[in-house]
Amino acid sequence: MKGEFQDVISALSSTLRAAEPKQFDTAMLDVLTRIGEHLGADRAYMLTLSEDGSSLEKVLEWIRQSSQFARGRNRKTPLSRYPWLMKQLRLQSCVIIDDPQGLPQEARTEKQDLDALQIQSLIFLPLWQDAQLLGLIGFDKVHGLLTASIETREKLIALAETVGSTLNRIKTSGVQLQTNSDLDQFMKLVPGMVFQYEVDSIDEPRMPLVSQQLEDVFGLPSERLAKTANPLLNRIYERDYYGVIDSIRLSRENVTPFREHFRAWTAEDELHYFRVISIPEQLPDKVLWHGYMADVTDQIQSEQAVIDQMVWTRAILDNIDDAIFSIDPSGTIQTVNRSAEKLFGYSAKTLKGSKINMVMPEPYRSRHDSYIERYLLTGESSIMGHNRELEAMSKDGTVFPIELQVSEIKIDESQYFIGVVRDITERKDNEKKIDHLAYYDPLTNLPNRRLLLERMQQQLIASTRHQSRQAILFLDLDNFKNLNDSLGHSVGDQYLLQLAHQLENNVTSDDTVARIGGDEFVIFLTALDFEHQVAVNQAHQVANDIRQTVTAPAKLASHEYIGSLSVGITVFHGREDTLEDLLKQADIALNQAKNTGKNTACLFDPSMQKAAEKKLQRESQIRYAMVQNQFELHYQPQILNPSRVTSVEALIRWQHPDEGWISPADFIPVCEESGLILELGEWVVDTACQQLAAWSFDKSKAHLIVAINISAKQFHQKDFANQVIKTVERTGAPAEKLELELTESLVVQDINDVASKMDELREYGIRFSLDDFGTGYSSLAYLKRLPFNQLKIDKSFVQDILNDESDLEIAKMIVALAQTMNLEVIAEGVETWPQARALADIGCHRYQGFLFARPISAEKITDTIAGLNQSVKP
Ligand SMILES: Nc1nc2c(ncn2[C@@H]2O[C@H](COP(=O)(O)O[C@H]3[C@@H](O)[C@H](n4cnc5c(=O)[nH]c(N)nc54)O[C@@H]3COP(=O)(O)O)[C@@H](O)[C@H]2O)c(=O)[nH]1
Repeated sequence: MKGEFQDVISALSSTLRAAEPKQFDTAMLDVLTRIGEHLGADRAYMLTLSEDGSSLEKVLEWIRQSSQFARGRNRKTPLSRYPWLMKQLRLQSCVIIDDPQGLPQEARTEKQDLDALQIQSLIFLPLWQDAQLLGLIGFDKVHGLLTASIETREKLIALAETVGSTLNRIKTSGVQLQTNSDLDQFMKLVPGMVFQYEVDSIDEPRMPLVSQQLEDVFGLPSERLAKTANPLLNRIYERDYYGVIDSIRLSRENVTPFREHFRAWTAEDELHYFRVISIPEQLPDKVLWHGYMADVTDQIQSEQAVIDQMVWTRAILDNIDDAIFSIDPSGTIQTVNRSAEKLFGYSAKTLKGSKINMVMPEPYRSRHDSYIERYLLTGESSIMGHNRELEAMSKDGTVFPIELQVSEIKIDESQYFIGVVRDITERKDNEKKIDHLAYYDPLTNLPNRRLLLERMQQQLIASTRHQSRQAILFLDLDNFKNLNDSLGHSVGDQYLLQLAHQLENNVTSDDTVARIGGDEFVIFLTALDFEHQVAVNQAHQVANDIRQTVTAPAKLASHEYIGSLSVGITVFHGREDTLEDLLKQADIALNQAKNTGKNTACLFDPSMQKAAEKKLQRESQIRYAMVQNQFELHYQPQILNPSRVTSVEALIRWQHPDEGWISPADFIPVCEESGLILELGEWVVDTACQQLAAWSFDKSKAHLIVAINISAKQFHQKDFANQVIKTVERTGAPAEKLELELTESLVVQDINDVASKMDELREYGIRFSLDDFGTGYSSLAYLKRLPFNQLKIDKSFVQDILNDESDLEIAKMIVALAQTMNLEVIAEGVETWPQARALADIGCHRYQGFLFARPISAEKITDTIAGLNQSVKP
């Protein structure tokens, strides 16, 4: 029995030592019950010292069922009421009273209260910890005595020590030993989760105390968390977990408050944000935290929304190319974006707090404060709400153009201004470039036609006040196309550039040199003499000086080039004529210069204008005639001695409704000049080919070769050969019966191109005759290279062949040349039999001329040929 009681006490002691705060009440009640029963007591209880240390409060009580005691938990007993007992408790570890009547005088209140309760015997075990009374355990018996052997007493004393230290442990861990409904209530009312967290020497985390809210939020019962806090730790969001664990470690090592916020999964499997603060307490065997945790999901989410919004706004502002400032009414910068730093070269730190006028050049810098003041007073502003182009200044002093837009905002009743600044340097540069392009020639950088006209306009207005005359010199390079074609366009450009400099060197700074087309330049001379003739001489002098400069050999890409130019001059005073008229006059004079052999200067006179106007009129008549089919091809027979018509030359005729037949000598040059020759030439080839095709079915004419005159412009078209071949194919004309007459002047231009086109056509069967031979270049070199079939002795040699020895000699030479080169030779313009005989004598047996037949229509050709075949006998 004895051993059994000691085992019970040992077991109870162990239970108490291991008891968690929450388990203490249950364990202690068990101790009171088991020992009370063992001692035969009617009741057993534990009293603890009140917070203020003035009284003892009953916190646990066991009452034997059969006893008379009524339950009286939490009854307070002031210590001052029992001075004798208090003394005994300090003196003895186990106070036994088994004779209340025998108590000394000083224990009268104790006796009085024992009597009142009819207690005959009692045992008190004081609960001490570090010389501090924590409370006591008491056993009362109403009838009879409580007996306890020395061993029992020792055991009881040891048990009391265990209870004392357990009480102390629990007390110091902040837990009220009472089953404290106030604490429960408190924990329920606190908006959030209250807890204790501890880590002992074996690093096992536990939560001896958790509020109901914590249990509910995580769905983890307090009993479970009391054993191990891991289920809660495992709820921490993976990414936040190690941060939290690390914070706990630091708090533990340094005994510093643990503050953290983290995400964790709730009982509903939702990820919430929690904020926790807990204060660590270093206990002998562990660290205990007293903490508070709140679910701050809503707050974080709304904070996050604000942060997200701010991050977005910032990112947008920082990624806008425009600089954005906000300033207050004193002009002090409040905020800037990244572009503002970049644009002005100041850091945001420097800009913020500085006056906005630091990024302005004078005079804006000094005036800016007054602008704002005026706006604030009157609401007047030239900037507010508008886009304005101004200047700004960067940190290094560079002044650059900007576009500024200012608006006004109110934040918390305070007024601010937002300035959006766009650097428009590039735009301005481009505008300048576009402006330059609009007024200057990109190659030579000379003024173009537009600027020339503007300058002329200004000068002419001014000149009416001055006693001076002005002149326009219209310059055009002679045969510039040849230079381009032979040496290439870049060499041509180089030449134009050189020429531009030469022209500028020949005039004064008051004059204007402009390039108005490919090789066309205009010089506007402003201050010539008021005397007309003197002014004319001065203008001529300038033109001649320029011509002289140009005719000096120029070095061009390792070639020596001698150019020439023609100049048209008009001299005038003030605004007698319009600018366009004046330019036209100079242009007409230029044409005159070109027509009179080039490399010369011509002064405009009104008769030229009349001629030019006539030419224009002709041009439009020709256009009309083409539409109205007023052109016809006539054919002039070509005779092979003695009497065979072997071929005909197709010659164009114009049947004008009012003027009758108009000679090609009249309209062909107009067509050449205006470019109409291309359309007309195409018509000639087409009509001649149709005629050839038709004759190919007519026995009497199927043998005829038809020769067509091809103008230089027509031949030099890129696709000329292709055009002719297509026409031949389309009309079904026999190619070998088609002969193209080319002039010497045509073939000397770009010999390579001429050769390749002739070769292509020759290959196709088409013949070639060299027209007007002997009048021009007569170079053997090109004759050898080009696939001609025939040379044509020009009529100018035939006309005087009988009277002019040199014409006869030239004719002889042409015939000899033709024989040497195995070419046919024909003489044109044969008007008399003596001429024909003279030609026959030198070996020329083909003739064309009025002697045999004039050009006649296709309808009449049959009879003419028949007549000729019989009559010709040179
Ligand atoms: N590109 C084209 N040029 C053409 C075309 N048709 C004619 N022309 C050229 O026009 C110039 C004048 O031609 P036209 O008035 O027709 O004179 C030709 C003959 O009529 C003329 N001729 C012929 N025989 C004599 C003669 O015995 N005496 C004399 N005084 N004149 C005569 O000669 C002209 C033919 O010359 P050519 O072409 O050199 O053979 C003239 O240059 C024509 O080339 C056309 O369709 N396209």
